[in-house]
Amino acid sequence: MRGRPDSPRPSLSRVTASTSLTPTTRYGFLGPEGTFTSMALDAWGPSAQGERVTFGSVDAALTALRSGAIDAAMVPIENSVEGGVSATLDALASGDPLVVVGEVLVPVTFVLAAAPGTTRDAVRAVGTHSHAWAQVRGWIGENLPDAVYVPTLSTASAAEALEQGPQPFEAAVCAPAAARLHGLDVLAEGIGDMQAAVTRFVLVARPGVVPERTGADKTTVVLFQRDDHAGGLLALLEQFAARGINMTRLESRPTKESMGSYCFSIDLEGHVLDERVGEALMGLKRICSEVRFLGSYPRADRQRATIAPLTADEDFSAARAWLTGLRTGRP
Ligand SMILES: O=C(O)C(=O)Cc1ccccc1
Repeated sequence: MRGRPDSPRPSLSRVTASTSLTPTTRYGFLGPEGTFTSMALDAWGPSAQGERVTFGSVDAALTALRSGAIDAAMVPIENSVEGGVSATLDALASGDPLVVVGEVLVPVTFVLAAAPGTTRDAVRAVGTHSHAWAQVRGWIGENLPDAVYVPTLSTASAAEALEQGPQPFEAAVCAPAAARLHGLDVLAEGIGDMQAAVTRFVLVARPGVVPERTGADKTTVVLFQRDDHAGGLLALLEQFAARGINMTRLESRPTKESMGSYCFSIDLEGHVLDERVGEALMGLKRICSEVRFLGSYPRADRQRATIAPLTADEDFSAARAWLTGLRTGRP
């Protein structure tokens, strides 16, 4: 894993994957239009021709995906300020299998918006999504220290509500686009505590075709240990280290079964069709009680994996050919 980002802030970027998704795909997302999730879906090229279906939560969208009511769902999975999005990670780690088929990076910029004519002094309460609130706490603390937080289903639903009439909050924290969409006045812009904040969204589908290998791919897995023992995590990580596989995210999440029981949610560089990744997954399958494969998909930043010496596909094939020779008596 990289200790510190060394690449510039990504622009809103999209990747297209060769999957079973078609122009008639029904795409679910946290609505209404104007959410950061809707922007992620805008940036997902193939969605332009599909049907857009709004939901009130990530869980509701994933439930609809599992039931077949929609074909794909765009959900936030990681934030450069707050880390992993627990609701999404947990919903993917259990229940009927789902797989990630692509990712989108969205720079998140927040404004404080209110019904026309509202002054900043009149703001006693602020409505927004919990992720947004977590990212503007510093600004609110300095500029509206007495403001009360009112949770809403999304940033855009707070903006939409203010357009409709009086609410238990006078201002919304939302994207500039949502303020425009609902005719709100912008009382302050760029109020995020980290100006360079980026949220990573993933497009999730039911298991089917694996997106093709591009050389700049990521694979997501959740690992469940057989038992708790000294060096248990190290044994898992060795499977990656021994094959030159870099991780881009590693988080422990409670399995919710008992106190102290955790699983590990991991993003790694590479595709399940890469020999080194396939071999690592086999190693993990042997030592874990469960390896939940959550998909291989093209990276949004298109950064190609660095292949460590002697970990290329050819190195693994040559070693396998050698073993086959030994086993068949034709070394
Ligand atoms: O409420 C939204 O707009 C969302 O899409 C959820 C969210 C909120 C803040 C940052 C990233 C995603």
